[in-house]
Amino acid sequence: MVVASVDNLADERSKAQFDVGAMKIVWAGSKHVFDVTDRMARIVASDPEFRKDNRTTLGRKELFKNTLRKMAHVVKRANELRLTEEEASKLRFFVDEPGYLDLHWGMFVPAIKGQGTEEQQEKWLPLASRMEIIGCYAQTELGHGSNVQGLETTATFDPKTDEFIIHSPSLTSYKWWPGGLGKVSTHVVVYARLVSGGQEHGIYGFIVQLRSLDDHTPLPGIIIGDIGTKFGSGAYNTMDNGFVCFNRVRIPRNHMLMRFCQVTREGNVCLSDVPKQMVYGTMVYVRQTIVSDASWALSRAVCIAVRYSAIRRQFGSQDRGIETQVLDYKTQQSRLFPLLASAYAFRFVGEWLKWLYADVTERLQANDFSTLPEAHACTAGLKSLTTSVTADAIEECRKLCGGHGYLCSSGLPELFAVYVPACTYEGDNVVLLLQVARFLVKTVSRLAAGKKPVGTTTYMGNAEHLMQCKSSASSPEDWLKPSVVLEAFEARAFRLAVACARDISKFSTPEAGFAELSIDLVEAAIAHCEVIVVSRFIEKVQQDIPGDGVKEQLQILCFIYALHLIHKHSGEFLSTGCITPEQATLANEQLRTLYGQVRPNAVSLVDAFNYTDHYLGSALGRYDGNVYATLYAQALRDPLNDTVVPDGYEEFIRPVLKQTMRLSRL
Ligand SMILES: CCCCCCCCCC/C=C\C/C=C/C(=O)SCCNC(=O)CCNC(=O)[C@H](O)C(C)(C)COP(=O)(O)OP(=O)(O)OC[C@H]1O[C@@H](n2cnc3c(N)ncnc32)[C@H](O)[C@@H]1OP(=O)(O)O
Ligand SMILES: Cc1cc2nc3c(=O)[nH]c(=O)nc-3n(C[C@H](O)[C@H](O)[C@H](O)COP(=O)(O)OP(=O)(O)OC[C@H]3O[C@@H](n4cnc5c(N)ncnc54)[C@H](O)[C@@H]3O)c2cc1C
Repeated sequence: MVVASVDNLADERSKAQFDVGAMKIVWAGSKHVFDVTDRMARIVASDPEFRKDNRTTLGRKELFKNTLRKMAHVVKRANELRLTEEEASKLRFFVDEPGYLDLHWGMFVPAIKGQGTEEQQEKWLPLASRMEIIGCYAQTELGHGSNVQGLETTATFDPKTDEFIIHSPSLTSYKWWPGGLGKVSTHVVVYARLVSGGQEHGIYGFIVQLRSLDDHTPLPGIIIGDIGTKFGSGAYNTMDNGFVCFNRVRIPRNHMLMRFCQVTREGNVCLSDVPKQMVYGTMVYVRQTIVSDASWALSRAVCIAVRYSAIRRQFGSQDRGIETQVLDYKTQQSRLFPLLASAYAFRFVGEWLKWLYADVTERLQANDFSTLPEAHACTAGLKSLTTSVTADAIEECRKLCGGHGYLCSSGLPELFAVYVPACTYEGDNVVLLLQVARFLVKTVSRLAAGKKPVGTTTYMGNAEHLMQCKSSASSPEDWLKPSVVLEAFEARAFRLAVACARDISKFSTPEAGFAELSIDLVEAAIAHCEVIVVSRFIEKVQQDIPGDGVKEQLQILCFIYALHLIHKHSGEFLSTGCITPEQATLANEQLRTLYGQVRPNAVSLVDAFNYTDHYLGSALGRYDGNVYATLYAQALRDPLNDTVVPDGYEEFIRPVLKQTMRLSRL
């Protein structure tokens, strides 16, 4: 059945004022990445083994087995098609189902690459890449996650046998949460307190075999299982997040990842000449990948909400004629278009962060550790900012789709449930923002000592100006000047950071001040992270961008992104004196104009994400716009509709009806 709604999207597409094909390349990052991504997405979409529309109706056991089947199929297809690492990782991505492969490739392998010696890499990486072993990453414990220094698991060196004894001394020391651990992994990188010669030497990673490679049973001394069902139907329940208790499990000495710290045969602990934080390297790597992933999740939700808002009509007609597309309501636009702009903003900052990470890695390899604090602050801050915004945005997109957004067939409830733990894993978002704040306060105090700030804090070098400047915006159009926008963001961030540093110094100790002012510090950290995102977006739109109208659309989105933040944080922009109430009003006026400019292009701007219907997994977000027929078809497929008269009628409905009839006769 083709309904009128389908035409809506064709109409919308005909209004586009830019080259959608060229925008697809900009979104992907390059023609090469576009081609690979497009091919992998289509392979997944066309393979019935990767069907996912029944996920929310399956029980946990069935769901998990289903994921195991898909993961095995991924591995099989990757081998059959001789996929490169890049292609295989895209293939896994489009399968769109959290599973042990994410942790194997996303954390176990990177941990060995980052923290293993060359010899250790030569031993373990081929086994892992051929998947002769399956690995995961176990850092968090029942009692401690954020506080890594508080981990209790011990790795005690026994010089008699040349082994480490891995031990969980208490219930709170059980490893708890690692994905892939509960039921699948054969090996794990465990983080534990290194003890040698009766002394503690800090937290390090150790490779431990968990299960027999013959029959998958846990090895002696290991108690292991799944931690239980998680939030939402389907969602992250495809993953076997697990617990493990080690009862004096012995591993060979060379199973300690020894790139940054070696334990000799005699038990001497030799630290290499590198900062101890290098042990946290896997987290930095993964945080960086999470920023890129945020733009995918956000753009997916926005794609669904934009297409559906073009289809959905409510009110506005006289005598039952055609109603208004909800996308035409300014309130809908003011909720949706900043999210569309944020998706593009996060995509570009994610690409930049990837570059930064590669640059820092190269420097670290050359024993230059100077950029490590900035890399930590950027990855921690941007991970926190982008995941918090994305989680909230998915929920906002659900509401933007009205009642139908609440149906699992909209794809949004499951997307939210899968995505929201990103605010917690790889570092709780508030804890990470406090790390950024620590970095900022240090930068401000170094500034006072005459040190020049570098990297993303370079703007703070313009201290005198940033403390005094008053915005020159005197018309709505002035808010389209990159220099005006940037100055406001930089001044707000700098003034907030300086105020925190100044107020901390009034306390008896910096620690006391930091603890007491942590609410302000978190706000200063967010302001700094927003400077990074806004300035990267501005930089992007100032480059040469091929394709008719592409640059113009990105400019519109860039200013929507910046001006909606000025509106959102107007309290901070005003209280720090960076802008006046009149200038805030002008910014809002400009924002409204920009919404009008993006409106005819909205559907094409989400088409540029190039998502398949399989990946979107949404009746509301379908490319062809055939929303209502799909909703109906999916409702009919619900297990509850297998029979017309429900199971339970005889036992529970009929007796009630009978009882009611009896009562009414009385
Ligand atoms: C291509 C495919 C990719 C696929 C990707 C797949 C991803 C799969 C995703 C799957 C989903 C979920 C997996 C989830 C996994 C996990 O969650 S693993 C567990 C993660 N755990 C955490 O993140 C814990 C968070 N806590 C911490 O990081 C630290 O404990 C914390 C930073 C909060 C504090 O550390 P302390 O040692 O106590 O440090 P502190 O005293 O505050 O600071 C000392 C000093 O060190 C600096 N620092 C801290 N961290 C780092 C770092 N990572 N790098 C560099 N420097 C760091 C800190 O700033 C201080 O510096 P200063 O100069 O003394 O101020
Ligand atoms: C889906 C999922 C997958 C995961 N996968 C893995 C995995 O594969 N491997 C692994 O090792 N771990 C994994 N984890 C664990 C994850 O890394 C931790 O949950 C995370 O680091 C947060 O730690 P926590 O749970 O101890 O939170 P807590 O630190 O207990 O946080 C609780 C609250 O306290 C606040 N808080 C804590 N410290 C401070 C502070 N200093 N100042 C202010 N507020 C503070 C937090 O903001 C939060 O509101 C996973 C978690 C989830 C949800």
